[in-house]
Amino acid sequence: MKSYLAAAVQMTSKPDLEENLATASDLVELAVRRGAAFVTLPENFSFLGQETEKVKQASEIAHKSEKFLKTMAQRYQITIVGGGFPIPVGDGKVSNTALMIGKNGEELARYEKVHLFDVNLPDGNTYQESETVKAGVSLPPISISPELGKIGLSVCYDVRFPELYRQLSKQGAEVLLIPAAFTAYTGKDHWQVLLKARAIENTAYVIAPAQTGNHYARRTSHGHAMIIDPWGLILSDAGEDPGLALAEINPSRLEQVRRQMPVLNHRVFG
Ligand SMILES: O=C(O)CNC(=O)[C@H](CS)NC(=O)CCC(=O)C(=O)O
Repeated sequence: MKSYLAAAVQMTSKPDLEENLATASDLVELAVRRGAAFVTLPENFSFLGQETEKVKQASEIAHKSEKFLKTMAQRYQITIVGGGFPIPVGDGKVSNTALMIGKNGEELARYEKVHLFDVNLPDGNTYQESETVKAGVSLPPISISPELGKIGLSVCYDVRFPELYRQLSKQGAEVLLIPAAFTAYTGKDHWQVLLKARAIENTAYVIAPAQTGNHYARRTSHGHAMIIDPWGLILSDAGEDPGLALAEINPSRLEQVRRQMPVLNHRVFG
């Protein structure tokens, strides 16, 4: 692994596939112009709308999202992650899949979100992700690249389950990817704290692309796509507008923090 620039894209996806892909394309291009070798897109980057609409359009969203990621990767010679989009799995359900594609358009890693967001929030909004999404059953894979390091995938609500990230760091993950569409309500109190905790306890970089602003009806996301270093310092925070968090992923910094704070070597219970 060498030093490189990573970008966490922040966008306001809508119930409009083509519009979202056009926006994502502009932001990927911006990231590349700023020097990013690794560009990450948030959960639901290609579609964020009513569950029924999502399921109805799922084949098209799945097909076009995958094609989009391959096109971007090859056009700009980057590694790219689409942080969660629906893929039909039968019985009227979809998986919420994150996909990582390399420079030659090759698939590097694929992960079906395991923890589903079935939560009634105190603000009156209810989320029942399991109504349309079939949960994955396998740990996320780690993509091992000589250039970008060992990258572990996850999606959004997974961030609340530290045992998943412990599994990833035990298997050598140096960079944890946490693409999200965090709600505005939970995000204001939990988002930054959870991301920092995952970085600090695993002494790993965290790259967290995010949704922001109002998508449709009452669905509003928190924003603050960010990149955090293995000590827990926020290297870049995209704020609330669409845009980018951009920061250097540096193997000597990783090695330094792992020397200064050797928690991974001091584990007793797993
Ligand atoms: O709805 C879709 O189309 C796709 N899925 C999502 O956006 C998912 C499930 S609703 N969002 C989250 O997991 C938010 C978690 C969160 O906000 C928290 O943990 O506080």
